[in-house]
Amino acid sequence: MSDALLVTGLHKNYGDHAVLKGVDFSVRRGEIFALLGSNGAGKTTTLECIEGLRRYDSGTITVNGRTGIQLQSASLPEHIRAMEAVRLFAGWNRTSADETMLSSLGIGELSGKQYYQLSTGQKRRLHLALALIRDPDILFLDEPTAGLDVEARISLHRQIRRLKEQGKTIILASHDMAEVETLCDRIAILAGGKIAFIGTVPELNEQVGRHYKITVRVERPGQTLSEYREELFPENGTETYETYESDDIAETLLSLLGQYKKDGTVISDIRVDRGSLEQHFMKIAKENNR
Ligand SMILES: Nc1ncnc2c1ncn2[C@@H]1O[C@H](COP(=O)(O)OP(=O)(O)OP(=O)(O)O)[C@@H](O)[C@H]1O
Repeated sequence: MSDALLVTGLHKNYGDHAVLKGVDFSVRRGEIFALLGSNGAGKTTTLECIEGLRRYDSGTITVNGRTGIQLQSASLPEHIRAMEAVRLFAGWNRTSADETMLSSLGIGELSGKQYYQLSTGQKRRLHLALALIRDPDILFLDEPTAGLDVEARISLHRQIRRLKEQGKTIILASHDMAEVETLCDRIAILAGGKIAFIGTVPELNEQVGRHYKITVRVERPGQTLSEYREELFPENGTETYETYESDDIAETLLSLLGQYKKDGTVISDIRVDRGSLEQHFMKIAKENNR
């Protein structure tokens, strides 16, 4: 089966500012796919070229299916009522829509409210409802949960997952690493005008390397209380924390434990954390922006 989206050699300049310098990626049918990148990397430009909202200089874009686009907030007239907006969009798309469009997204009771009376989260849902009017196969979401509180974000994530279960392909741009990690099947990182990485989050972790942070909680019985106070965690009384970074976890742990044993230091806890998606993203973005 063909991919939902195929982008090859996409170039886009704004005047003499080359933003996209040969962007290549594909999105599989039925996946939730995130386009990540630093501010100004070109995520919105890429999405707008794909959506047909922006001209590009060269490259090919193949979209296999009907598309739906979640517009940015503040893009509707202030006094339009939610249900009027739904009917208007349905009319433009030569289809019909009833209140279930809104109630299925949990905003049925808002159908008579004017746009300016809606909260940010309610506006986002209304825009999602409008994007769904054509019953799209491929849904584009640009920063779908920016500015939403935790509850609204979780609820919107649930709705996005439900859309995936219905077989839709979802392509989103996001800055929220937690969102990307929990929601997306695959990610692409846009940096230096090209796709610097494409794959799953575990594949990114693998590619960036095994960088670990080791936190050791130690007790140093020889120290006085005033000495402890000068340390990082005075509230812990006789305990403190020491942190280390390592690419070779076994080697570092062995040498640390040997050292502590020699010193007679009592260890009360050891924690090992892998680098976060955020750190890995920053590393890739930095390397490719040089
Ligand atoms: N209409 C435009 N005219 C000129 N330059 C533009 C235009 N739109 C975007 N740019 C520039 O193109 C670059 C990419 O912008 P774009 O909005 O695509 O990035 P982005 O990755 O979506 O950023 P953000 O995360 O900040 O939303 C930026 O340097 C921006 O200033």
